[in-house]
Amino acid sequence: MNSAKALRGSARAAVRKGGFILTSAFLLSFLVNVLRLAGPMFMILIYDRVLTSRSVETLVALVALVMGLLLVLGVLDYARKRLLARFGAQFQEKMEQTLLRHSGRNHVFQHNKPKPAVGLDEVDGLRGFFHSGSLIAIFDFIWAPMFVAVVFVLHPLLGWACVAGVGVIALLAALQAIFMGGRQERSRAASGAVNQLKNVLIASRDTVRSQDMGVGFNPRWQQARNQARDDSIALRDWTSWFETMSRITTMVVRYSVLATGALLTLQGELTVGAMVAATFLVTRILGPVDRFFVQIPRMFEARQHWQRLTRILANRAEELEDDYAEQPGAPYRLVLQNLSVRSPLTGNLILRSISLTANAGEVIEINGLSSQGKTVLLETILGMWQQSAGAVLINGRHTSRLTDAEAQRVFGYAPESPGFVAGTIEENISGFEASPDPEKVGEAARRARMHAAICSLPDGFKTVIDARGTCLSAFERYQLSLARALYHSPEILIIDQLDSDMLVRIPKKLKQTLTALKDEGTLILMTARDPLGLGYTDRHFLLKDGKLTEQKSASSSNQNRRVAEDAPAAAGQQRPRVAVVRNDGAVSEEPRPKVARR
Ligand SMILES: Nc1ncnc2c1ncn2[C@@H]1O[C@H](COP(=O)(O)OP(=O)(O)OP(=O)(O)O)[C@@H](O)[C@H]1O
Repeated sequence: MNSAKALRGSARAAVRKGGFILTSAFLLSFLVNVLRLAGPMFMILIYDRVLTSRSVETLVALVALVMGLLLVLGVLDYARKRLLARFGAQFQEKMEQTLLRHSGRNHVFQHNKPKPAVGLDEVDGLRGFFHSGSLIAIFDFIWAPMFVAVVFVLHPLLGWACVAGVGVIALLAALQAIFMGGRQERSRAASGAVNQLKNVLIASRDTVRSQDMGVGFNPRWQQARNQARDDSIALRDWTSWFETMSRITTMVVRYSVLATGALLTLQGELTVGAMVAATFLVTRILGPVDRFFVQIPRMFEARQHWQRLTRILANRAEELEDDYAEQPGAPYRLVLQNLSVRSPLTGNLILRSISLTANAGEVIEINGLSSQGKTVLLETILGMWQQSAGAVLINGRHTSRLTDAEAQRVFGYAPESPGFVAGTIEENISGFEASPDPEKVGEAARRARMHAAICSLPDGFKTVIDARGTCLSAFERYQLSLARALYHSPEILIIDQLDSDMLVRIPKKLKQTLTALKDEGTLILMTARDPLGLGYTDRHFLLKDGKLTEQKSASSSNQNRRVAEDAPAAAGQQRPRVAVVRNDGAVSEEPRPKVARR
């Protein structure tokens, strides 16, 4: 409960933690802006005192004083920028830790976003806002009225000229926001499309090459690039136009103030020093005002980031509260409660009201024809599919709400078509742990019966593989994926479509591995199209039309399957025979194992 409450308020706490830094930066901004008044004061004194008194001593003293103040100004300005950069970094570090620690499985790599957890984009956006100069612009804008007040003190007419200038700049900023908003979005989308295409090409490089798909992809590539280029040029044109307008407006206001000052000086209402100082002050006012207006869209963006982040944290905190309220201290087991899952494509039910209770140390086999939903069922247990009804509970907790670290301890998953991450075999087995334990890596490989094969490679466990494991055979890929699934000694081992080669080539070793895991209390869930006939399976289920029914024995499951397949009655009929190449190279004919091909 407490951790849920802390999570909910963690963004505010992270800002509060940097409160001292933020306040210091704000106060430094005040000092910086006060010191900036030194320039106009210097001008007034030069024109009105030094030139009239012709005193070189005064001039030297003033120059020394101003130089000293400018030096302090530089140091303070630099210091506030450093402070804000640290504030942003501290906020990001704190929030990233919180998000990664509390991320649920369904929050990881969501919506194809490149970030590993939901909320990290928002944190990144806020960090950028804190230290990219936006806060400096806000602070300077807050102190800008100080300069306006000084101009008003010099002469009210000059003050109003400044205010008019600020109005024009505000109008330009509003126009810019209206014209540029959509264009920026379009340009971002167009360059995003190019990046997406690039990622697709990188991921499917071999297929594109082997199928000569370049012919199809090249025009797409050109089209995407052209669109990105055109949008970026259009955006650049508009940006340049507004930048120029803003610069010209500043100059116009500045010269208007100079002209007004000159007029007032001619009329004897202003000194020459005050006239020059007013011109200088206008720049000091319009600069921060302009920068502030430019930052307005970023401020709205930051506000959205903040709102989204606090919503994400609140949702996660709510989930945590629910979890602990549901079944505190429930005994270890996997429970599926009336689980239903719909296809995101068609909306049709893939799984219908599935219920199952499985305990530690059980070996459960689920059979079913192709497309009956075996993979979907396993991946729903893993928390990767959205359920339309029901729940998957591990020790009373929803699987989708386990954190990444918790899920890693609970599950070991050997998928039907294993995929890897480009890196070494050791990194892949250990799930890219920062410092993999060689002992554990070796043991996992041994249990997957792959240790000797890996050691025989020139680089052994340091052998680099790509995402598809192209340098490995299909069997080795499967073994590697099994080793990866076993690395963390999972409580639940999930094997989708057990590889037929495992049964043909190393049935005894497979049995040793699986029975050892069973004895250690690992719950093993396996799927196969046909019953595997392992002999050490505790319970058999049949998945048909999205419904899971328990079978009394493997043979009845098999019978059911035959009925389902509408296959010719096969009582007493011999199983088809297949040619098997043995390790010594000899070829023999054997009954086809009762497993599905991948
Ligand atoms: N990502 C997805 N999006 C939409 N539908 C999907 C997705 N993955 C699977 N399906 C659909 O869900 C149904 C069940 O698929 P699933 O992969 O679970 O079957 P299976 O029983 O494991 O089949 P096989 O034995 O051939 O692997 C299929 O009709 C499939 O088209």
